[in-house]
Amino acid sequence: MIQKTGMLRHISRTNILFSFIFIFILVLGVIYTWFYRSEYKEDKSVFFQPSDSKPEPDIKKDGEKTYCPDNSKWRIGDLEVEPGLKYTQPSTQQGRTDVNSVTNWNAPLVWDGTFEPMLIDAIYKKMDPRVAVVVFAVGKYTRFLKGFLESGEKHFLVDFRVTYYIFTDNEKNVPKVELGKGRKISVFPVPSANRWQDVVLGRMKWATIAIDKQIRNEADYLFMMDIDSVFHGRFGAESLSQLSAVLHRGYYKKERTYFPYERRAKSRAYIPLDEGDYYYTAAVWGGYLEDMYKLIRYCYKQSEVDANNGIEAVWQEESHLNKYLLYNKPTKVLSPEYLWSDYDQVPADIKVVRISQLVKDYKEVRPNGGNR
Ligand SMILES: CC(=O)N[C@H]1[C@@H](OP(=O)(O)OP(=O)(O)OC[C@H]2O[C@@H](n3ccc(=O)[nH]c3=O)[C@H](O)[C@@H]2O)O[C@H](CO)[C@H](O)[C@@H]1O
Ligand SMILES: [Mn+2]
Repeated sequence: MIQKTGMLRHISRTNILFSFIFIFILVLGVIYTWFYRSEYKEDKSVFFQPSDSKPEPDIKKDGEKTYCPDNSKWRIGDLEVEPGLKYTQPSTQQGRTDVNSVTNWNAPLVWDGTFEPMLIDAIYKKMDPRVAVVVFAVGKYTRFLKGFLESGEKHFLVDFRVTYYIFTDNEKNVPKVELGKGRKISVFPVPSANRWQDVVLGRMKWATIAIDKQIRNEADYLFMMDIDSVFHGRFGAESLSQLSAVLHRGYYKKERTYFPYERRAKSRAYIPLDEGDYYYTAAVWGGYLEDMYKLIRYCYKQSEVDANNGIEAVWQEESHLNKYLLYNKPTKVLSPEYLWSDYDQVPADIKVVRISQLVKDYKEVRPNGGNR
C-alpha cells in the first residue's frame, strides 16, 4: 500500500512536471508562431515590392490591353467647388464651333474658350497636387533654362505647387531664378552625350530612374517638357488629367497617312498607314505620376528593344509615345496652344499661344549637328 501510494505520488509528480513542460512548450510555440507570422508578413511585402526591382512593365503585344496601377491620392472625379464662386453661366448652345472639342473616345480636346480658367483652377487647387516638371538641359541647352523657368513662373500652373526637375551635365549653368511660393528646383546630374538622339532618348531612362529614386515620393502629377520653349500665356489646371497629350502643331489638320509615325515594321514603334488618331508631340506631355511613369518606362524599354534589333525609331521617344497613345487613349488631348513654335505663323483657330518652341540653330546647339 505504502509502496503503491509512494509510486502514485511519484507518478503524479512526474505527470505534473511533464504537464508543465508541455504547457511551457505550447506557450513557446504559440509565441513563436505569432512572431514568425508577423515577420513573414513583413518579409513578404518587402520581398514582393522592392523599390529597386519593380516588375517588368507590361510591354504587351500590339493592341493588347495594359494594366494600369492606380496609386494617385486625388481624383478629378471629386469635382468639388466652394459655394459662392462667381463665374459666367456655361451654355449648352454657345461654344467653339470652329474646332472639335471632344475626341471620338469622349475625352476633352482642350482649346481656349472650352473652359472657365478661374473655375477649373479652383477645382484642382482644392486637391492641391504636387506637380513635377521634368526637363533636360544637356550640353548647350542650358542656355534655354532661364527663359523657360522665368516664363514658367509667370504662366505655368500659377499658385500651384511645382518642382522643376532639371537634368543636366552642367549644374554650374543652372541659373538662379526667383520662384513663387511652394515652387522649387531640383537638379539631377546626367552624363554628357555625343549624339542629340542619345539625349532625347536618354530622357526616358533617366526620368525612370529618378522617379524610382526620388520623384515618386514628391509628386502627384508629372509633366515631361522640352527646354527650348518659352511660356507666353496661361497654362493652367485645364491641362491636368490622368494622361494628357498635346497635338503636334504640324499635323493637327493632316490626314493620318501623313503623320510621321514610325512606318518600319522592324521597330517597336511601328504603326500601319491606316491606323492613328492624332500625331502628338513629345515636347509636352503630362499625367498622374504612376501613369506617366508607366509610359516613360515603356518608351525607355521599347527603345532598348529597338536598339538591340539595330533600329532607332524615326522620331525617337516621340514615335514610341505615339504608338502607346494610339492603343492607350489619353484622358485629355490638348490643342497646339499647349505647344506652338516660333517657326510657324499662328492660325485663326489658335486663339492663344500658351508655350512656344524657340527658333534655334540646330547645327550650332546640338553636339552632332541637326537634322532639320
Ligand atoms: C516639338 C517637338 O515635337 N519636339 C520633339 C522634337 O524635338 P526638337 O526638334 O524640338 O528637339 P530638341 O533639340 O528640342 O530636343 C529635345 C529636348 O532634349 C533636350 N536636349 C536635346 C539635345 C541636347 O543636346 N541637349 C538637350 O538637353 C532638351 O530638353 C530639348 O528641348 O523631336 C525630339 C525627338 O527627335 C523630341 O521628341 C522632341 O520632344
Ligand atoms: Mn524642342
